[in-house]
Amino acid sequence: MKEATKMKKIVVALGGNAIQANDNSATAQQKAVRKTMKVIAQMIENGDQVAITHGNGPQVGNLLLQQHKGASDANPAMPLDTISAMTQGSIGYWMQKALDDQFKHDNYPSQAVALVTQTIVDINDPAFNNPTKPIGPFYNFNEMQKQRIYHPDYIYKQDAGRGYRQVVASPKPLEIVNAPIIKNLLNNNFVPIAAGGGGIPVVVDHGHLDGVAGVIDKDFSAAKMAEDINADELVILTTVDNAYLNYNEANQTAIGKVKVDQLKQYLKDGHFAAGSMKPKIEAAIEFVEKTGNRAIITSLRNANKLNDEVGTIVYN
Ligand SMILES: Nc1ncnc2c1ncn2[C@@H]1O[C@H](COP(=O)(O)OP(=O)(O)O)[C@@H](O)[C@H]1O
Ligand SMILES: NC(=O)OP(=O)(O)O
Repeated sequence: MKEATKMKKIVVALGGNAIQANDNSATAQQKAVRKTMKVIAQMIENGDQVAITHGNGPQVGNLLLQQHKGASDANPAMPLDTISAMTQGSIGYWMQKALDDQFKHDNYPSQAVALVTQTIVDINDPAFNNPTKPIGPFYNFNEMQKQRIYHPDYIYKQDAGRGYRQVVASPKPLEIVNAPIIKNLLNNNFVPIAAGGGGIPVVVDHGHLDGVAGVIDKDFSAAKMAEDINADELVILTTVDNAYLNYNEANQTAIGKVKVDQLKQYLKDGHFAAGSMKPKIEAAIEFVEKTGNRAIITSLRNANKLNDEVGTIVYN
């Protein structure tokens, strides 16, 4: 590894595709995670200090469904905040194990640490009255109607033209409770895996933290975490190489290096779909405006060749 003085401090936000596999078995998901962690290990070997955060949309929704299957009065289903913690545990475990294997293989100590992370939200956030965060499986219209019979209290919405999904409240992250620990871990050359699924949403009630039902967007929490730990760069890794203007149209154009003010205009002009690219753009803008550092949105396959020409690079 390179000397600490040359290191860049990076927060890497991993999207669902970094974990999602053809099926939802632990084996298949771990296989996907192993592939992703190879890429992250390479970033670390290249000399960067990396803090990892990740999505949990598919997993938190799937686990919620599983909870209800076998629930009874004696063995009740867990509430959403606890399910969120459970997904941080399972995904964090898979990532930690995959990084450990990778580093053992390469003769480095991994020192990956998955941290159960809480994120403070505002109980008066209007998001609690307007669920928008898609979780769990995709359904076609008929499947969705069938689900309504079993779960009359669930709300379903179209997810960016890809099918129907259950949606839950997605309040904005105000503070990553465990940010000082994440910073400390990183400064001591550990690899924190933190604020998974955006962090467990909690509110402050008479000096105590209380879990609330919701799923925070991991892109917003990634920006907050990057800001809190003084990261030099926020790297959002997803399925596409760039954010695009006129996405999926004949005149689709990749956005390369872009000034934050220009990107804000593109956002205003409606180039980015809500629930997918839009939160990434908003998170990148927030991080760049607050810190003056740059944010990059690109694909996982580009992660090991980041330079001034790769991905959508947002700067002040
Ligand atoms: N303007 C755009 N440029 C690029 N991708 C876009 C745009 N608008 C919507 N998308 C969609 O956003 C997706 C990435 O968001 P999402 O699926 O939520 O990612 P992740 O699960 O990796 O966080 C892309 O696969 C693409 O289909
Ligand atoms: N919590 C969250 O944003 O998860 P996804 O990225 O999987 O939607």
